[in-house]
Amino acid sequence: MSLNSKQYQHQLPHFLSIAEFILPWLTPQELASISCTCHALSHLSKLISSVRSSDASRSLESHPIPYINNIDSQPYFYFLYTPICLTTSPTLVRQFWGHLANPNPNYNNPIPQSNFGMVSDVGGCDCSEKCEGECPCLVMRGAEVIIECGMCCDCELNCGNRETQKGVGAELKVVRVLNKGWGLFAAQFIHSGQFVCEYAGELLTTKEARERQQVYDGLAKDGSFSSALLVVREYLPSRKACFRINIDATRIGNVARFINHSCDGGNLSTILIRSMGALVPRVCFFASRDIKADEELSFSYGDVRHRAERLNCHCGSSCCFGTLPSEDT
Ligand SMILES: C[S@@+](CC[C@H](N)C(=O)[O-])C[C@H]1O[C@@H](n2cnc3c(N)ncnc32)[C@H](O)[C@@H]1O
Repeated sequence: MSLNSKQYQHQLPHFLSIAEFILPWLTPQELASISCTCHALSHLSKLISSVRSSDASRSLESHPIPYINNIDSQPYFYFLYTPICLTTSPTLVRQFWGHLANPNPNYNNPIPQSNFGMVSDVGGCDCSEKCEGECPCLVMRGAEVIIECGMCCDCELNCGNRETQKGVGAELKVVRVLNKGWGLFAAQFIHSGQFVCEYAGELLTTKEARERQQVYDGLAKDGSFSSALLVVREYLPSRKACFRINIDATRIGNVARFINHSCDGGNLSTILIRSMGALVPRVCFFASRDIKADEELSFSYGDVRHRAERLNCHCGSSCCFGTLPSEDT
């Protein structure tokens, strides 16, 4: 059946209203193939692509995070969005993204709170709304370990000791960069010390991380695939690593997955934040200096360059090593 034929024209509005609800569930490849079937679906697919490119966060953050591409024709990068870390979730295989009539339904909605790695109802404060003075969570905050109020505290999300739990902390944009794929940029001035974003994705065991890294290394050989598997180690005062956090934002993650490497350390510091009662710390990025609007955000992926097959680095810093850090995870 061709929907372009006159016989079916009277059914077109009904058909399109159904398509409007189905197409936002499709991947870019599926959208591209469906758009070849008739003019109406081609037009609808283009509109969906343009809504998608207007906000990488699918309205799950407090501000839209647009894609900007002046380099090639890719309008957006397709991945599933989560503002918080998840344990591996095989059920999350699709996400509704790009509906025309409902562009920003979630702005200003509270970010869901992760309960991953919660130990039983220990610790926590019983401050009524905001924490002040003698609040035990504030008292425990030190320079080395940052502790925020958590799920076992009675205070609410507007408590000042939950700075990193309200989603992305600055206006950002995802920009196509020559030789680096996509990169995350400031869309406003960001003060030194300001919280920028958490690195959200799938929390993996070390065994899972190693297995995935092998798969990703195979896929990356032709140069068209880039993974976003971050390994962060927490060290004892003796400098022995005592805790390892593996977060994979390759398929499911937030906008932090677009942050590129810089050999000079970049403009972001990586800080582990513990929430009261949580076993696993969260990996958060803060501005390590004032960042101007339109500046690319970056951090150092590490100093280790173990693997023989290394990707070229295009960070542009004066101390660029020439290749990206790579370790045998
Ligand atoms: C976490 S992703 C960052 C986002 C990525 N640029 C993208 O388009 O999805 C890491 C990948 O980005 C690319 N990348 C990051 N920093 C780079 C740099 N300084 N030079 C070249 N490529 C870089 C590499 O392909 C790397 O494997």
